[in-house]
Amino acid sequence: MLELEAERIAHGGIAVAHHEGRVVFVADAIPGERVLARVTDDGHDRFWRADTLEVLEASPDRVPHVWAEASVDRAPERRAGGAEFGHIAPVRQRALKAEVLRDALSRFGGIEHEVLVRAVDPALAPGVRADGTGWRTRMRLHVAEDGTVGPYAARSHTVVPVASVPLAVDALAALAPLADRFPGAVSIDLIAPSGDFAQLVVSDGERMPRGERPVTTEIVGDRSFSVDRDGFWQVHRGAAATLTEAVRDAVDADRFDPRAANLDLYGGVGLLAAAVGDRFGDTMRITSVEADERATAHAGANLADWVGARAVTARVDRFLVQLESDAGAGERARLRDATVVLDPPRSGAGREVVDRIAALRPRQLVYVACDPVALARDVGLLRQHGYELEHLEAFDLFPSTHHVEAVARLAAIV
Ligand SMILES: C[S@@+](CC[C@H](N)C(=O)[O-])C[C@H]1O[C@@H](n2cnc3c(N)ncnc32)[C@H](O)[C@@H]1O
Repeated sequence: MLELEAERIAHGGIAVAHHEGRVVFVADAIPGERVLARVTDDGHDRFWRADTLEVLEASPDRVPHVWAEASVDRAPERRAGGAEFGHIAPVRQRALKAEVLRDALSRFGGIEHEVLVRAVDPALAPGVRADGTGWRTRMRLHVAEDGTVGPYAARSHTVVPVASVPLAVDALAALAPLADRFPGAVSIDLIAPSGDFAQLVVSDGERMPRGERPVTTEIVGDRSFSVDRDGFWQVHRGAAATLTEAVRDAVDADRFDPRAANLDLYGGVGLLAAAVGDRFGDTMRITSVEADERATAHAGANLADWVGARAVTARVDRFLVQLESDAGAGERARLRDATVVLDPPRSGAGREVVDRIAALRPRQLVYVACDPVALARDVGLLRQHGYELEHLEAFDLFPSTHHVEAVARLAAIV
């Protein structure tokens, strides 16, 4: 057992403390607090891991946890996972996320940049509450061997029974079968599309055959998007609208050429290509690139308003290799005039993709990121290629968790 003083939040939402010269990553503590903690991992020379057992001196920003079953009052192994900031006042949550992003940009991107993490505009997220609850439109519950349903405990794969799921939108919170048993099942997905009824899908671990996957509808402003029920869609009720506005506004109109070979990489069902198209008109040319062929098929249909829009099924790295080898002089010029939107998964685009994009020399990139360190690393790589960060916005699309979403614009400066 250790008494620790939490100093700052590290990437991943865990507080950093020191004990006898060694770093201790301590869960469920807020910077400035003194806590009593139990070491859970002392197998590393340079750092240990610990769980808060008791808060000795509480931060003024500590609030009763929004999810009773995730509270520090419970034994650590029984605390529900997925709401690791739920005991922090929302304003401070956003300040901590801003610090993590600013620190990542400095350490991995080599730039000092002020960061403000904004709450989702309530007008874009009907029903979502300001206390960090009522926002998840997608949620996976797990089923224990005895059929009990619940989330995994924090940092483990043990199912913990819970009486409620307050981070979910109300329609899902009402649907969650928390008191029922599902022997033989593996997981239960709860999905509340904005243009369809809320749904509960019990899974035995087998993925449904491609042709049989149900399709659902999401509505963003005046536009509707078809998406597989188990396909990727932004999780917060207001996320798609927030990112639509943010991406639309992040594009520098002076650099945008509707006839250029514009790209929407990791395009999903075409949400961000549509965001750009809504601003720049129906003659805009854009190619959405996505690895999942069902998502690409939806993107093709979702982008039908733009005659110059195309959806391609490919891994981004392979697509870029092909593009580099196939493009003639005219297409290369159109790629140099292009705007590239990219919204990679959590691991970021990575060196190979960054190098290949940079080799095409597009005028500007709009990078949508859900991982601060991956974004900062890729910004650092792009800077080596003569791109500079010109614009950065961040949004709290994952309240009560440590996650944060950023939208950055980089432009070619040399
Ligand atoms: C964060 S989502 C973004 C989707 C879309 N931009 C949106 O906002 O709805 C990332 C997408 O990239 C796709 N993906 C992951 N790795 C990929 C790769 N190597 N090449 C192409 N697509 C990939 C996933 O299937 C997913 O649809």
